[in-house]
Amino acid sequence: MTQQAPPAAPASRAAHPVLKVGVLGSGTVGTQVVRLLGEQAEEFAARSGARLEVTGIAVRDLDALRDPAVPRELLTDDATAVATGNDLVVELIGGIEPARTLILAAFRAGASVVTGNKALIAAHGPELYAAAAAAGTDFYYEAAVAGAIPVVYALRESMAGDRVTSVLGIVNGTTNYILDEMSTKGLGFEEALAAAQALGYAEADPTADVDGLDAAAKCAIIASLAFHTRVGIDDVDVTGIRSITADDIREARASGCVLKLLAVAQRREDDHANGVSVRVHPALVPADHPLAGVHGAFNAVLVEAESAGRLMFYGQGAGGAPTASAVLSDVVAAAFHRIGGGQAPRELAYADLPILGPESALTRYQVQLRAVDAPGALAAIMRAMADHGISINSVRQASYVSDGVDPLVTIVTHPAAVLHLDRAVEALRGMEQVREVVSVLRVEGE
Ligand SMILES: NC(=O)c1ccc[n+]([C@@H]2O[C@H](COP(=O)([O-])OP(=O)(O)OC[C@H]3O[C@@H](n4cnc5c(N)ncnc54)[C@H](O)[C@@H]3O)[C@@H](O)[C@H]2O)c1
Ligand SMILES: N[C@@H](CCO)C(=O)O
Ligand code: NA
Repeated sequence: MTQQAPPAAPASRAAHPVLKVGVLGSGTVGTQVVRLLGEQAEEFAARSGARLEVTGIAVRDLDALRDPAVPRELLTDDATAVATGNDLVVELIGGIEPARTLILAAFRAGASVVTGNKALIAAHGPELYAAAAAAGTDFYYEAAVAGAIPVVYALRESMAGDRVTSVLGIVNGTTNYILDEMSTKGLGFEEALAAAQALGYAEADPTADVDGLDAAAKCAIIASLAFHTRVGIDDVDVTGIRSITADDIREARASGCVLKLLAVAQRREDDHANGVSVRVHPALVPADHPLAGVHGAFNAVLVEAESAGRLMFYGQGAGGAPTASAVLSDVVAAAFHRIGGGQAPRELAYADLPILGPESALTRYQVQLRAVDAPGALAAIMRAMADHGISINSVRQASYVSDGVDPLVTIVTHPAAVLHLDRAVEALRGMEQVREVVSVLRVEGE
């Protein structure tokens, strides 16, 4: 009978080589990254093959009040030293500068870099990828899109065997939270925004969330990965949620829909267009659509691919700990490569597809207007839409029409080009049968 060797004892602390980790920024996310690296040091060593030793945390204000999980003795205001003196550099400052300069310095110093900075990637992604390639190190950014949801990994690696045709996502937690609070609790816009800020979902300057720029940056990153084409933030047609009113939300419900801020990235290959369409805007989504049930600060990303069909990714898109989870997955991957070899995927932009202008987008629209309560008014309105090439899907007149009150008419179109729709709406505004065009919203999701 042969004797089996006893199982190997767990690797001891000393068995793991040390990798030095520098953290740039100790705000909502940076604090959680440092806390988790400290609390779960043994597990990170076992998973990555290295002891991840935080050697410095660059902050702007050394005296600011901080979470006790952030060791004071590691704080420094010399961000360049942190960027250039470590094996792994985690950038969680946000914004373009000094983050860009620090990351480039980190690559030049031979470090691998992990960031959650979607604004920077959507503006300077190719430069950062090139710097990583020149250094022969890793560039990871899972936290930059949809926080904890592994959507960067999914698009970059899991979908490498397929052709993605479209990605539709709720990728900004703050605006989803605001719209959801307005819809379910009847909160005002400002009240809901303040709550989102207090919970750590909002960017340092929440206009980036509210005006759709945060979602646009994520949309550009998604489209670059999905379609192997360089897409920057300036390519994305953006409308935020500032002009959304409580009436819009109420009326959305009356139409059997919910109002969401959507990021849309589509591969168009049809009679009208060939290229990539990228846009962020509020849209009505049918109540039974998978994205309609995404509440609070949650995010969801719906990927359509030729062979896989539809895939749905859902989870926490913002907040300190959920975002730290994504950052740390990248830290583990980068550490693993430094110890055992291998590298993160490099930029893949071989398809180099044309970026389509906003005029080529084809979507359904909901137009709400107050019509004059007179015979033939609706017929004239329908004729005007038809004259501008807009095909109507449905028309609804509010059931609460009473004498002397101009009826609210809701028209849903078939897919139309924005140029045709704009011209039709302009014509409606000039008609004597139309008192007021109340709102024009896109409708997305079948
Ligand atoms: N908060 C989230 O839910 C979330 C989710 C996903 C991605 N992100 C991204 O993560 C990054 C960090 O976000 P956050 O929410 O933690 O931001 P934050 O504003 O809470 O933290 C940033 C910190 O960086 C510090 N800082 C600014 N300039 C600095 C400098 N020159 N040197 C050192 N420190 C400096 C600030 O004082 C602040 O403490 C951003 O790129 C953001 O887009 C955040
Ligand atoms: N401010 C962003 C954080 C995640 O990028 C949001 O609300 O989704
Ligand atoms: Na993510």
